[in-house]
Amino acid sequence: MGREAWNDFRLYVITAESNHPGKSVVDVIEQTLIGGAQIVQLRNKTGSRDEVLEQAKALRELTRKYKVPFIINDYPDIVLETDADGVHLGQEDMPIAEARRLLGPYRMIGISTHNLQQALAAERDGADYIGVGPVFPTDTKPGRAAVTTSYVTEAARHVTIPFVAIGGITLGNVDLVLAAGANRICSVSAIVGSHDPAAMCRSFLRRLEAGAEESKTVVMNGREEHTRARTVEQLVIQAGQQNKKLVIELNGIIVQRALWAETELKSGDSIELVHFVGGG
Ligand SMILES: Cc1ncc(COP(=O)(O)OP(=O)(O)O)c(N)n1
Ligand SMILES: Cc1nc(C(=O)O)sc1CCOP(=O)(O)O
Ligand SMILES: [Mg+2]
Repeated sequence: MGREAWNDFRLYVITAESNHPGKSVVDVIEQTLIGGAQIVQLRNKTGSRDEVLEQAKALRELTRKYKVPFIINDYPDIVLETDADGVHLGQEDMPIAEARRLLGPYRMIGISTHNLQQALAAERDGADYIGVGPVFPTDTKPGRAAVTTSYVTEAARHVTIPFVAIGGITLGNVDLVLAAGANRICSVSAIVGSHDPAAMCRSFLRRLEAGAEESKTVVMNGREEHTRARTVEQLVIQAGQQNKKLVIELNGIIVQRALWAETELKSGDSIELVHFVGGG
């Protein structure tokens, strides 16, 4: 797989065997590939090294057939042994420089980040992409605090390498993640735990494509902004203002808080976010 194809992914799928009892990892991942998954990661936190190696061999063959990059979580040695396309590291794993020494210049190295400082360090250290999350609380990574969509927006503004939003992302909230500035998403349980992983991938891809097409230009507090926010609420999240007390005026008319989620934006709209200053 040529390195140039690696940046093309928008829908990233990760294995999670416990989410599909009775179905094999290979069958479920093949369904996601049929549905259009654009990059696959093997993540097996409980199996022995031998088990991970066996799954990696099978998924390497499958992803080759579908011409999709194949990443392995946690095991750079198995990346080499199976000729996978890259490794995903965590903040506690080996440094990027060491992984690069092991894997050479052509394999992909991704790393999880949970704040902007880690993201900028990953970029400086030569990561090919970063994970940004967990955006929402998730049972797939229990006990880890959600970074919220604010960090997605920070990453969109400041990170120049590809970033993928991850953690608790479902069809019910993916539009908020896209509106916050992501254009690549990774969903684990919502996809591999679905009764129809292929259909679920197609649904996510439709949302990703719609998000990309819906870019519009609005004037926000006097400044022209390009945004993929569909609604006033999404624009507020993208601006990182969702926790502030705000009054919003759209084309000179105040929009009640309860209507933000259903008030659609269009190109040319003028929107004022006025901070509400309490006092007595
Ligand atoms: C795309 C992507 N992002 C984040 C992670 C999490 O990796 P890590 O922090 O190493 O945690 P574990 O997955 O090992 O529990 C990931 N695997 N992929
Ligand atoms: C494996 C993993 N890493 C995360 C991170 O933020 O680093 S969130 C996560 C789990 C994502 O699974 P789901 O889509 O089921 O919530
Ligand atoms: Mg890890």
